[in-house]
Formats: sequence, C-alpha cells, structure tokens
Amino acid sequence: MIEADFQLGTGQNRTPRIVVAMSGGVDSSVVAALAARSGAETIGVTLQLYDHGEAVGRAGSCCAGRDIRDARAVCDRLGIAHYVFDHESSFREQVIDDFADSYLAGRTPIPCVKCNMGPKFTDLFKMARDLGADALATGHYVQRVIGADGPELHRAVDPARDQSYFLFATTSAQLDFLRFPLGRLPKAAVREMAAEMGLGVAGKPDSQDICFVPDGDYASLVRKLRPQAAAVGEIVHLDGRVLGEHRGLVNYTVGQRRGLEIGGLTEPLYVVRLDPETKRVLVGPRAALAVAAARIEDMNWLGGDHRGPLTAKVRSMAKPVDARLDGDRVVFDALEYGVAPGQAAVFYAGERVLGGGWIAETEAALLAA
Ligand SMILES: Nc1ncnc2c1ncn2[C@@H]1O[C@H](COP(=O)(O)OP(=O)(O)OP(=O)(O)O)[C@@H](O)[C@H]1O
Repeated sequence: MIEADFQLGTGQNRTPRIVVAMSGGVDSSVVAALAARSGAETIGVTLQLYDHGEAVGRAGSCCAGRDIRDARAVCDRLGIAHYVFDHESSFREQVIDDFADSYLAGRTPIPCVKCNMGPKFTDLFKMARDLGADALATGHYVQRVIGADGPELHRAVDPARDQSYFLFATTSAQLDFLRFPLGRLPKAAVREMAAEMGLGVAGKPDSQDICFVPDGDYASLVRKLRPQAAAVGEIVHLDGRVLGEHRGLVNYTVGQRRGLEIGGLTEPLYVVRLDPETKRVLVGPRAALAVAAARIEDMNWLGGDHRGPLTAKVRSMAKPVDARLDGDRVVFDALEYGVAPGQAAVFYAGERVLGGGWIAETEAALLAA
C-alpha cells in the first residue's frame, strides 16, 4: 500500500526522483527511508524556519539547528542527498507575523495551516520542482486516495494523529504532486519502523503544537512582536455593563471562561467576542456562544458535492458536526459552540476532505440585546 505512494510512472524509463520534506523528526525520517527503499532517487530537503534564540527573541538553544543536524544524520545513514534552505525571513513573514497580526485583529489564528500553505506547499513545492522531482513527500498524517476524478484528500487512519484539518487549503494541483505515506499507519508503527531501520531519531519526542512557541506561551511572543496587543481595555457584558479591565486582547479567545478576573457574578461568563476597534472583550452567558451559522472566506474546494449534507469541523480539537453550505455560509444542523473568527471550517464527506475555508464571522443564535 505504502509502496503505491511511490510508484511514480515517469513514462520515460528512468528512476523517479522524490523530494522528502524533512523536519529532523521521526515521521519525515521514516518517509525518507521508505522513499529510498522504493528505489527512487531520494533527496531530503530541510527548511530552516526559525531559531529560538533570534527569530522569536527568546533565550535558549537553537532547536532548529539540532533538527537540521538530525535530518542530515538520517540522510547520511540512508546515503541520500540532503539540502538545507534558509527560510527564516519567509517563515517570519508568512507565518509568525500573520500569527501576531491575527491576535491584534481579535482573531484566533492557526499558524500550522499558514505554514502548510506557504513554506511547505508553495515554497518547498517549487524547490522540489526545481530539483526535477516527480513528487514531494511529507510526514503529514493524512491520506491521498485516488478516486474516480483523481487524487482525493482523506483523514489519516490514526484518528489521534489526523492532520486533515490543517491541510484543507491544499490545492488539487498540489495534491497531484504530494505524497503522504504515513496517513495509512498508526504512529506507534512509524516509531517501530524507525527503530527497525536503525534511524537515530526513533525515540525523539514529538514536536510541539506550535513549533515556534516551544513553551506554549504564545501571548508573550505576540506581546514582544506587537506591543499594542497588550493594550488594556474594558471587559463588557453583552447587556452593556462594564465589568472590569483586561490585559490586552491577546490573552483572550472566544469561548474562554477562566482568567477573566471579574468576580462577584452570579452566572458563569464566557468570552463571546473580541472587538479590536474598541479594544473590548465582550462576555456573556454560555447561551451567547451558540452559533447557528458562519460566513466562510477563501474557500478551497477539493471536489465532491457541496450542496448535500456534510460534516463541518470548526476547531482542530472539535468533532465534525452535521451541516450544509449555503453560498459562502455554513449552516449547522444543531447549534455549535466555540466557533471563533480566524479558525478554519473544514468540510468532510465521511473520511474525505471536501474543502474548507476561514471563519470570517459568526451568526449568533442568541442575538445580543
Ligand atoms: N523545517 C522543515 N523542513 C522541511 N519539511 C518540514 C519541516 N517541518 C516540517 N516539515 C514537513 O512537514 C511534515 C509535517 O510537519 P509537522 O510539524 O506537522 O510534523 P512533525 O511532527 O514535525 O513531523 P516529524 O516527526 O517529521 O518532525 C513533516 O513530517 C515534514 O515532512
């Protein structure tokens, strides 16, 4: 099955060439080993994306440097070429700046999608083509399935690892060229393969949620890059009462209950909306978080019927819920909670990703009085 990913009919009686996107982690190392084992000419490419000491302005060691050395060691062991491209300024513009700006605009960003869209599937894609490759393989947990009308994007078989939500913006042209051999495997099997293959990274811990925020303290990174994100403002109830003062919009996200520091209330209150214009954090009862529909922008459609019933996933950790598309709106069959502008809405038919887009605004079920 996995071998099928690397059966590249070049049609010219020559050995296929595969570029493997290598992060220095266990997943992409196994992909490189599988590609090399398939008999293809395999080239590892690593993008230097950030340096914790410099790009992100933190003290600490240069993890990116260690990862590059790990990728190089794997390539040496496999006897394949390895190239490193300095991509720090591009990553900063396309991913880190966008991340910080989203918080300023009162949105909750998903940097992994921006990274997949930019550095990985646009820039790396071009590099792979420039290197004369027939395919670009990555260690993403998602499946590329050949359907009646060509390649389709499907969820990974390992539900705990599935990354399809983060890949909704993959275009059909990109999907033609990409290979994701790990989507058919549970993570435990990938680690076992790495150990059997004698790869030094077999026991390396999994990477962080947001790679450039290793300690998870994204608010302090945003404050450093955009000091205005720490501007104080009012916490206002939907009924108009001013309840207190907040410490900057960056510290709040739609649906949040904890850390509001507004005591003496009889009912629990949640962040319902962030208003960058007035710098207000609007709070209300849980019922105010109920969303009936949302407007989607920059929709990427990968094929399949968009008029029929489908399921929509509106946060990376959310379960897909029944919904329908109506023009540029997604209408949920039942009220949905915690839908935040800046997050993605990804649409599925069973295991297949039909497409997705960005949540621009939500239509509350309970309108603010
Ligand atoms: N700096 C990088 N340079 C080249 N490719 C990368 C880089 N970072 C990630 N990738 C590619 O994107 C895939 C998914 O990245 P992601 O960060 O989601 O997974 P990961 O847990 O880091 O995977 P891995 O175990 O390979 O490190 C990787 O498996 C790899 O193919």
